[in-house]
Amino acid sequence: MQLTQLSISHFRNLETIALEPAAGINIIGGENGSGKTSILEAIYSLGFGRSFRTHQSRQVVQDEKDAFTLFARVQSSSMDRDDQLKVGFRRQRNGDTEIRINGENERKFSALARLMPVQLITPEGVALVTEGPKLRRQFMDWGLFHVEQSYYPNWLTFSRLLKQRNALLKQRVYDSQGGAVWDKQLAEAGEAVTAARRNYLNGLNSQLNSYCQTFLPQYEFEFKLLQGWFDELSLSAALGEKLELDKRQGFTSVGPNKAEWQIRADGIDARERLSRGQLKLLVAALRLVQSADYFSHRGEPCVILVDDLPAELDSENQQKFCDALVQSGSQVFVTAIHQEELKSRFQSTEARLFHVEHGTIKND
Ligand SMILES: Nc1ncnc2c1ncn2[C@@H]1O[C@H](COP(=O)(O)OP(=O)(O)OP(=O)(O)O)[C@@H](O)[C@H]1O
Repeated sequence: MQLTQLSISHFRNLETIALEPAAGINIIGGENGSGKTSILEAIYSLGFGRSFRTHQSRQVVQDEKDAFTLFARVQSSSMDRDDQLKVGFRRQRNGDTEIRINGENERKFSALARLMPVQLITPEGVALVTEGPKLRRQFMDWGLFHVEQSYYPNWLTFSRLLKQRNALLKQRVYDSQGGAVWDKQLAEAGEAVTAARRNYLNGLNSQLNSYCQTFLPQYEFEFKLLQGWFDELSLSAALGEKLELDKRQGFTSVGPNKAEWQIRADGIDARERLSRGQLKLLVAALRLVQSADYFSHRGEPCVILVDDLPAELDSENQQKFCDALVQSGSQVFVTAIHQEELKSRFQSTEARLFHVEHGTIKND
C-alpha cells in the first residue's frame, strides 16, 4: 500500500498542506516545532483513527478551528495504476467523525484501518517493551487484524462478552442474571483469539532473529506468549477456578484480556538485559518484522513512519536501520532536523525531501 497524495487541514499547526509522496523514502525536514511530527501523526491517524500523542481530539484540531480533515489517495499493488482509493475523515473538537471511502460515507473506522496498514517507529516506541502489557496486546491484535481474516470477529465477540461479564461482576448480579450461560461462548471466543495469537508470534519468532542478526547479533532472541491464564488449563476451567475471586473483585482476572508477550535475550528478559539504545533497535526490529509479515501475507508493504531517527542510535546503527527501511520495500516517511545528512544515508535510493516551515510545506 502506498499513499500517492496526502492532504491535511487544520491538524495541529498544519493549516492546509498537500503533498505527493514518493513510493519509497520521504524525508520530512524542518526546525523544532515546524510540524514534522504532526505530518506523521496525521498519516498515523488515517490508519488508527487516533493520534499516537493524545486521545483528545481537541488537542489535535488546530487552535481556533472546528475540525481537522485528512484525505489520501491510496494505491494498492492489486489495483491498476489509475485506479486509486480515496480515503479520509473529518473530526470535530468533540470527537464527532465523518469517514469517507471512495466518496461514500463509512460508519466503522475498521474499514478505513484495513486499507491503511501503518507502522510507527519513534523514540517513545520503546514503551512497547518497557511498559505495561496493553501495548504488547495491541501489537499482536494489529498484526492479526491485518493478516488473519477470522481474528477480528472473534476478538469483537470476546471483547463484547467480556464487557458484559465484567458489568455483571461489578454490579454483583453474575449469578442472578445467569452470567455462567455466557461464559461458554466467552471461553470459545477467547480460545480462538489465543490460538491465533500463539500462531502469530510463532510465525514472527524466526523472522525476529534474522532481523536481529543485523541489529543485535550478539543476542539470541525468543518471543513468548503469556496467554493470560495458567497454561495447563482450558480457558473455561480457568474462568471457573477464578470465579469466586472475580465476584469479589468485580472483574475478570484471567483470559486473553490479561495476555501479553515477553522477549528474552539469551534467556533473560530483554528489559533487564539490553541498553536503552539496544531496546530501541529491538523495537525497530519488531516493527520491521511485523511489516515483513504483513508483506508476506498480503503481497504488499505497509507504510512505515519514523520520527526522529538519529535519537540515541550511533552512526553505524543509523545506517543499518536506514538500509533495513529501504530493504522493507515500504513507503517510508521519516522526520529529521538535518534532512541532507539523513538523505546521505539513503544514498542508493532516491529519497524525496519535504521541508516544513511554520506548518506549511514545500517540496525541495
Ligand atoms: N492544536 C494545535 N493548534 C496549533 N498548533 C499546535 C496544536 N498542537 C500543537 N501545536 C504546535 O504545533 C507545532 C508542531 O509540533 P510538531 O511536534 O509537529 O513539531 P516538530 O517539527 O516535529 O518538532 P520537533 O523537531 O521539536 O519534534 C508545535 O509548535 C506545537 O506547539
